[in-house]
Amino acid sequence: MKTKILLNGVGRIGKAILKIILENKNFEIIAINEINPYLENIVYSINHDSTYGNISDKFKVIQNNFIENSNNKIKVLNHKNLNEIDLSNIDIIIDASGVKEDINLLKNLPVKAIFLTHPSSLADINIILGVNEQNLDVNIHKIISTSSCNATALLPALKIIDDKYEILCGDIVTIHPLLNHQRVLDGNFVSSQTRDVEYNFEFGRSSTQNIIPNKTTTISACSYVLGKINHELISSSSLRVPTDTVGVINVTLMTKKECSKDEIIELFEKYEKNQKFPIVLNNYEPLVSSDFKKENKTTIIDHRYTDVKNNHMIKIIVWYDNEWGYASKVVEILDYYKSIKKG
Ligand SMILES: NC(=O)c1ccc[n+]([C@@H]2O[C@H](COP(=O)([O-])OP(=O)(O)OC[C@H]3O[C@@H](n4cnc5c(N)ncnc54)[C@H](O)[C@@H]3O)[C@@H](O)[C@H]2O)c1
Repeated sequence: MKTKILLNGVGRIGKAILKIILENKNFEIIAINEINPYLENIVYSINHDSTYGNISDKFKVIQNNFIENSNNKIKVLNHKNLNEIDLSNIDIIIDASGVKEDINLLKNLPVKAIFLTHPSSLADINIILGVNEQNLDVNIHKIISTSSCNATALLPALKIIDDKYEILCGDIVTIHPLLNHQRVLDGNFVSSQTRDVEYNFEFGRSSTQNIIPNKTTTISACSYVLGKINHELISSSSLRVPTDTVGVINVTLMTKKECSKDEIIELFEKYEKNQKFPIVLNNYEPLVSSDFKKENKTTIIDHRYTDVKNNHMIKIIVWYDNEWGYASKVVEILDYYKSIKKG
């Protein structure tokens, strides 16, 4: 039987999740909740997408706040808070609104699980595939964070290296596409209910004319999943760039055990061949960011730049589609959740 889902928030991530789930036979989106009150506008933005193109089986608005295409009929709700919604027909909520809900309110909602598309130290568990999915216990974990796009890309790579060579310290720089809370032209910083961007003056500057430096939550997000990878071990910074999707992380690591460039390449090659989930992709071609658009593997190691100095300092470059790739991982985590039997 299909698991019935309420999707909260259909912005960049919500829409990607919606489109991936429409192709998945295990799940059915029964309802969407969106604070945007304009149904026609919601349908328009599902049908037409500047980044991923138009969908062929287009939705239209029908009576009683439903939208439908040839195979799906979805109720669209317009509530600010999840506890205002009748959830009697819903198994699982995917919250892609980014709103930092009161965790106790979420725990009391009458559904089996709530998946948050942002890292949360208050969630019952933060999951990244390839790192800690085996810790997921459907009997005790109700609020499940699927972490962030950056951490989803980075942490599997760090774990692969740490398991064999033991990371002593390191540094990452994420180069990230612009996001919806930024401005097109210079203006006031944009306050956001869903992002920690208040008083970040740089995000009030034109997103299309600048490389915007800022702090990143990537390492905190990693630490919620794997305690060892934290701010004591790894320093971090981020550069926001004027592209629509696909990020890249420059990673530098010092290891306790000796290694060589060939060994690092072999390590990732072996991982890709044996992996249980589609995580690692090894690239040797002269590709650019848009070539990785819509790629569902999220730890794409660009071995043109893999290097080792003095047998202990590793450099790798990791590509990932922060929207489609991340949304694919959310749905793969849902599939994994569904595959675990209740004890
Ligand atoms: N964009 C990315 O690259 C990315 C990647 C991974 C995770 N995330 C996370 O996913 C979440 C959403 O990010 P996004 O980029 O899709 O943002 P977005 O602004 O494009 O979308 C958010 C959507 O949620 C809706 N919304 C806001 N408040 C709501 C409420 N109270 N109830 C229902 N809907 C509400 C907004 O109207 C909007 O449509 C954030 O937590 C973000 O950190 C984003």
